[in-house]
Amino acid sequence: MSVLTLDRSVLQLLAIPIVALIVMKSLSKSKHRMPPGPRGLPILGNIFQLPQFQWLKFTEWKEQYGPIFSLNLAGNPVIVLNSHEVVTELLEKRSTIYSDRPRFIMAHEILTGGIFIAFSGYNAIWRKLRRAGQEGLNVRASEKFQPLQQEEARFLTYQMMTNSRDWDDHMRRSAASSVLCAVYGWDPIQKSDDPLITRINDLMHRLVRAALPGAFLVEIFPMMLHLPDWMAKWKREGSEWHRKDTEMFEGFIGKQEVLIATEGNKPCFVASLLDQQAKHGLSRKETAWLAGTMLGAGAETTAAALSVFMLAMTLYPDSMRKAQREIDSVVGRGRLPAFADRPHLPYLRAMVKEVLRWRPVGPLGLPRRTSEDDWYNGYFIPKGTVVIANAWAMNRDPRFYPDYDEFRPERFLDEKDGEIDIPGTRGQGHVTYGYGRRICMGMHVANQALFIDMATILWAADINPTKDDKGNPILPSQHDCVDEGLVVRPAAFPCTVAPRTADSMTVVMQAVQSELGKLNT
Ligand code: HEM
Repeated sequence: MSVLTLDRSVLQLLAIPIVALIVMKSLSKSKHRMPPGPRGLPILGNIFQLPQFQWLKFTEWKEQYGPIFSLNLAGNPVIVLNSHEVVTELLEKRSTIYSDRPRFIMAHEILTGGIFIAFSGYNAIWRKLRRAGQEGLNVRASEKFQPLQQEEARFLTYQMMTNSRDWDDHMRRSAASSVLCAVYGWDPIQKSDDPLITRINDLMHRLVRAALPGAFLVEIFPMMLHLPDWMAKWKREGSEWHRKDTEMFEGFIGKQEVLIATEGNKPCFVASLLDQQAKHGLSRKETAWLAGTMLGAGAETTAAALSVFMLAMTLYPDSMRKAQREIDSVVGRGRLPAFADRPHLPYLRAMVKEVLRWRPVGPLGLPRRTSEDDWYNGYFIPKGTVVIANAWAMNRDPRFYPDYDEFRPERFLDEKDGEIDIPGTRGQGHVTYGYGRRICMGMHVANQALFIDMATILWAADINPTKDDKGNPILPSQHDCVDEGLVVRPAAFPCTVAPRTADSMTVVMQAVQSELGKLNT
């Protein structure tokens, strides 16, 4: 036996375990391989690759890495979902694993005492709040709010025609007022700088700021939560805000109870909550916060969607005229649109969908977190992964929306004006309201508000771009936007809202005076 032969056989013997080890390692690696994604820095991962408007970067990465890709944010795994198919499989079919939210220590546990439904984990408290909320906001229950939404739409239209320069303020006021009326059954709020609206907006901005990554060290070092109050100013201040906000929301409930006792049970969300409080096992504090949450979740989102509508009308006059022709043919010029007209206004219903699809006010929705390890298409998704669904990319998927950058409501209608269903959108035509078990609870209220506001404004007025000194239209930019944390809305732009006919203003004023006569209009 030569030396060479000896060496070869020894090598062969040694090679067996080495190869086995490599195969086993690569098998176990592939077993734990997360979806592909952009290469990042050691330790810090992709943290510095995230620009301001993340949804645009994510949509670029979708082209490179596909419908599901992963990121590493300083050791925290994140996956981004970019297609209806992946979202349907994970967020809908596997909703028991994908319905949790990331932990928001300051924004949720301290500032809202752990009972703010939108930030809540997927747990018993969330289930209780969701069940109770759903009962007051499902499609049938939401119909109760139509009369007050109609009144609000008329008042909004009146304000827009009288002072179109401040159209955005009117819309913010109107959206907040109509959610307040629906939630508490109060009379409409008339001023955009009403202290109540300011107070609630402040609360929401405080929560959103606190939820931003890096806003508080305790999110990185959760052990800090156990520091005594005297050592942690942030904790003392957070708890004080929670006490004040709880006092405010419980005060609203108290006011409602007095109203019910003196004026009877006006249909509103809180009346149904108080009625069902015992059945759902809600404490007074939980009832108060659940109602308060609706204001925060519903007002700015609806106002932002209305500003998208204004942008679309300014840029797409043909679409505006088409909707106006439809409204005139169904409603006529002698009265204002009503909810009873909704089934006969397919183009307008499609326009509501297109407003939400074209510029989703929450392009990345609210994040989720996996509550167990999972596997998808051979990729490993560990427990605790943050899950972001890219509504922006899905609403612009060229397979379903070929000319996705255009505002074109007719994309949702067939040649007989029947509604075209877009798979994976639960009949909404878009995914702007979210997915699965945590889909927006106020979507029916919002769809109703958008419909009646848009119908009434378009019945009464023309929306046009302003003009420069030479009479040329000043067109706003399609793409400029402002990320306000809670919502993304078009950047401010001027436009005019002029009565369509001499009678338009009279009809609107008469309606406003007879419905809201007691108000100083
Ligand atoms: C155009 C208007 C609106 C838009 C675009 C919108 C969008 C959303 C989105 C994207 C979510 C997260 C869904 C998910 O995680 O999959 C959400 C959650 C929620 N929305 Fe809305 N929303 C709107 C109006 C409203 C209104 C009017 C209300 C209340 C009256 C409301 C109440 C809520 C609540 C309570 C949640 C939390 C649900 C949960 O975490 O279980 N929203 N909304």
